[in-house]
Amino acid sequence: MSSVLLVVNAGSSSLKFAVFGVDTRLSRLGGGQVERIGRGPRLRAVRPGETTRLLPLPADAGQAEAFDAMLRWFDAEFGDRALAIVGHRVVHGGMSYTAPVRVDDAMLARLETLDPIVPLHQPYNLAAIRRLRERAPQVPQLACFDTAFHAQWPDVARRFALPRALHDEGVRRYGFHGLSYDYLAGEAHRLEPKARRVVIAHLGSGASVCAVDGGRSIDCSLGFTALDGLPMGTRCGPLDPGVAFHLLRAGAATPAAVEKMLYQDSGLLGVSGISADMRELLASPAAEAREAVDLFAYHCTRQVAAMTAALGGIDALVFSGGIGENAAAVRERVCAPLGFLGVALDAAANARNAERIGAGRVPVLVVPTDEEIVIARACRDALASA
Ligand SMILES: Nc1ncnc2c1ncn2[C@@H]1O[C@H](COP(=O)(O)OP(=O)(O)O)[C@@H](O)[C@H]1O
Ligand SMILES: CC(=O)OP(=O)(O)O
Ligand SMILES: [Mg+2]
Repeated sequence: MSSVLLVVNAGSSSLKFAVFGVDTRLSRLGGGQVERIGRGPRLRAVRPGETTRLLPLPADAGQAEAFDAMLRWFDAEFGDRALAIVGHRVVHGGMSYTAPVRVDDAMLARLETLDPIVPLHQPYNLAAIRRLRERAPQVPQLACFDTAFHAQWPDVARRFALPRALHDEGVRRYGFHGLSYDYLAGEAHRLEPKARRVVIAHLGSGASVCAVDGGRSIDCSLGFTALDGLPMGTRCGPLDPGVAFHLLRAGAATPAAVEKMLYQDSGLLGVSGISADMRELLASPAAEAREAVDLFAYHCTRQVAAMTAALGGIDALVFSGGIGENAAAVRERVCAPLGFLGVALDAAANARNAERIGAGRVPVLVVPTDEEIVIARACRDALASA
């Protein structure tokens, strides 16, 4: 029986995983996720052709318990197969890593220095790697970076207008969601081979828009941290940095309190006061929910236009992520002002989340993202070159 590889995407409140057979086709054998970590989590796991299994976890189970539950599921389902390699999504590779890299002590130490820059992601990504090293030290692990797809940006996209020395120290724009954009750029090329200038909106709990030119990223609305660009589930999105100083100066808030506010109490949740979940906001009759959705869509529109300008035009627009794939009302609001770019929607196709929803000059696509397959391919390549 052929060996398998495991893909892990560990975040602050969720743990997603997938198992692939190690063969040229990379067949997906199973996977699932633990959601609501820290708030009564549940492990939902599935093998193709079978019904979803829900495995209970203690209500107070944290990341480590969720990870161990996932490993128990893996052992029960695939314990008879050799585990060839484990691939991880790691959001930040910093200046050092612009391609997938084998895990060792030195790289873990280097990646750990980035924990404060992406506090909702990096510490959890690295904790999963460490947990697996404890539990299965003989299994090789590969880190695949969200920043890597953005490694070729031109200087104008990379640089903040800050004193030069800071840029050289790494205070620069990196961009995130790169594993998703890597996959989506490939899908856009498959679906629209003639489209060179592709704008992709990855709209999930974290959200961003990316400019892809001939398959390569040239800019993204996320920059140094995972805060900028668009309002997100709980993150603030675009903000005048003076606001943070204002709050600090007023003496009412500590740096830690301001940071928590920007990462966890803002975005859709902060504006609506109701929920960080787009589904709940779309279903809510409250004016505040409507305001939050409008604000989100307004900034998406602005970023699509900004990325179009960065590309000098637009040949295709792609929507993805939980919101981009499912929320027709949001896509409608994002695209309504974009007629001047040749973007228009077919209302019926949009309403049924069809793959092609454009009715104007520019093809508009809805494509489910697949970060796991990008990591699985990197694992397969790493095994082949070992
Ligand atoms: N049917 C739907 N309609 C509207 N929004 C949806 C739907 N399904 C999922 N979403 C939204 O997608 C977001 C989560 O996206 P997802 O890509 O799963 O996030 P992440 O991977 O970053 O955790 C949530 O805001 C959720 O409400
Ligand atoms: C980088 C980022 O925002 O990721 P996510 O969408 O998984 O939160
Ligand atoms: Mg995601």
